[in-house]
Parts: sequence; structure tokens; C-alpha cells
Amino acid sequence: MIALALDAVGVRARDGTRLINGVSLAATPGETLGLVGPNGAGKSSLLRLFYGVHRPTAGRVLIDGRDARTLSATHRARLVAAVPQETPAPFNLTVREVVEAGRTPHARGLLGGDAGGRAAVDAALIRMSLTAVAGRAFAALSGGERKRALIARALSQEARALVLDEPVNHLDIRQQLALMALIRDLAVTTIVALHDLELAARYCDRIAVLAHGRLVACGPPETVLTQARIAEVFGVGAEIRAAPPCGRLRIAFDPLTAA
Ligand SMILES: Nc1ncnc2c1ncn2[C@@H]1O[C@H](COP(=O)(O)OP(=O)(O)OP(=O)(O)O)[C@@H](O)[C@H]1O
Repeated sequence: MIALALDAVGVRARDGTRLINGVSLAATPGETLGLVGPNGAGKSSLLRLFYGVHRPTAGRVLIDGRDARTLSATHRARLVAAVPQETPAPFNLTVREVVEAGRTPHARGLLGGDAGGRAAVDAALIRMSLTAVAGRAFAALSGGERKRALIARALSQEARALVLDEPVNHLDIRQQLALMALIRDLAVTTIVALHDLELAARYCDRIAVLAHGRLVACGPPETVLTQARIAEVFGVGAEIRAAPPCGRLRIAFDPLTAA
């Protein structure tokens, strides 16, 4: 298990727009760190730093304590697997072939030689309940099944950290709960962007709140997700209570009405 960290990171788009502004953050080895914030807060931009789509214009991205700039693409892919929010659909592939693509960082030379690859692909298909559709065209799957295939691809990569951008999008409620439980129980470090605050509170060890490209708070769900912060960051009213037996947060939302 490895740490994923940002050290005073800033990201500007080509046109100069600030996407991320001075964020320092660390997911400790084995931790499930939730990332929440309103639309446009910079969650996807932050996650893209870990899988190399964005490079910081200030500060450093640290993967397993090493500056990400010093890692080759293959080395980075062995350390961090990603499930982006939107992935170009590999339409001419079967589900199994999509999941097999996760093994690319482990292939040795042109002749392949990926010992354990088949077992990893089979295990990922089973974990995401996709065995029955493994031979079908990826394009023929439902939105939720496609999402699960892309998560299976990341699992088959057997990386030591996982970065997921809204992984429960398109999933039915049973699949959402099953996926979040799986993520929490995986022996890898995970950063997961979520819109559902209750889901984040229930399955994440800590929650980081992002707004306008800045880190607003980071800590245990019950200290971070307060009524005042939800009003400040999301602009909605919230009634929060800890439900027995394990103190799980229940949140009821209301539009804020002007005083
Ligand atoms: N390449 C870019 N050039 C200019 N602005 C960008 C670029 N990429 C993202 N942005 C802007 O940066 C902000 C953050 O976008 P980002 O996708 O990271 O937010 P998010 O928190 O993931 O939002 P959502 O919840 O809607 O997915 C948005 O205002 C977006 O329009």
C-alpha cells in the first residue's frame, strides 16, 4: 500500500484558468479518502494529477513518496489505476478485452508474458459480476454494466492505489453499495470523488472538501460534513443526524431560503 499526496499543488489550464489552487492533501496507505465538492470545484482536475493527465504548474504530486515527474508511464500505471468519469468507449472490444487492457502495464515485451494476468482478469470480472457478459460486445452493455467493466479494468491492473471519479454514476442502489463496500475493503489506497455525501460519509475514512479549486476541509466525515459547511460549500440546508447503531450519518437536504 502506498501514499498519494499533493504538496502545495496548483494547476492552470492552457488559457490560464486556475483549476487547482495551492492544495496539499495526503491519502495514507490503505486509506479510502473521499473527495466531495460542487460541480466545477476541481475534483476531476485534482484526480487527473494522479493519473498523469494534468501536470502541476506549482507544487508536487507524490506517489509512494516519489515525485510523479520521475516515474515512467508504465511505472506510474503499476502504482495507480484510474477510473475516469468519462472514458472513450472502446466499442469494438468485448467486455473481457476491455478488462484485459488493465494488464498493459504488466506485459513484458512484445511476446506478452504476463504471469498471473488471466487470473487477475477473471477475478476482476467476478468481483464486478461481469462473468456472464464477458464475451459480449462492450458497446452492447447498459450504462451501469459499462461502468462496472471500466472498474473491473482498473481492478485487473492490480495497482497499489486506485483513483475513481464518480464511480457510482449509472449504478443501481445495490451496485452502488456493493461497489463502495468493495472499495473500502480493498487493500489499496483509494481516492474517490463522490457527489453523494451520505455514501461518502459511510464508506470513506476521511473526506476532503474542495471548492473553487481549493481544499476547504479534510478529516473524518462527522467533523467535515457539518450543517454550516454544507451550507457554505453547497449552498443547501442540511439536517444531519448520526443513526444508531454505528453512528452512520443521515443527511436530509433542503434548499436554502433567503432570510
Ligand atoms: N482544460 C480546461 N480549461 C479551462 N477550464 C477547465 C478545463 N478543465 C476544467 N476546467 C474548469 O475547471 C473547473 C473544475 O472542473 P472539474 O471538472 O475539475 O470539476 P469537478 O469538481 O470534477 O466538477 P463535476 O462535479 O461537475 O464533475 C470547471 O469550472 C471547469 O469548467
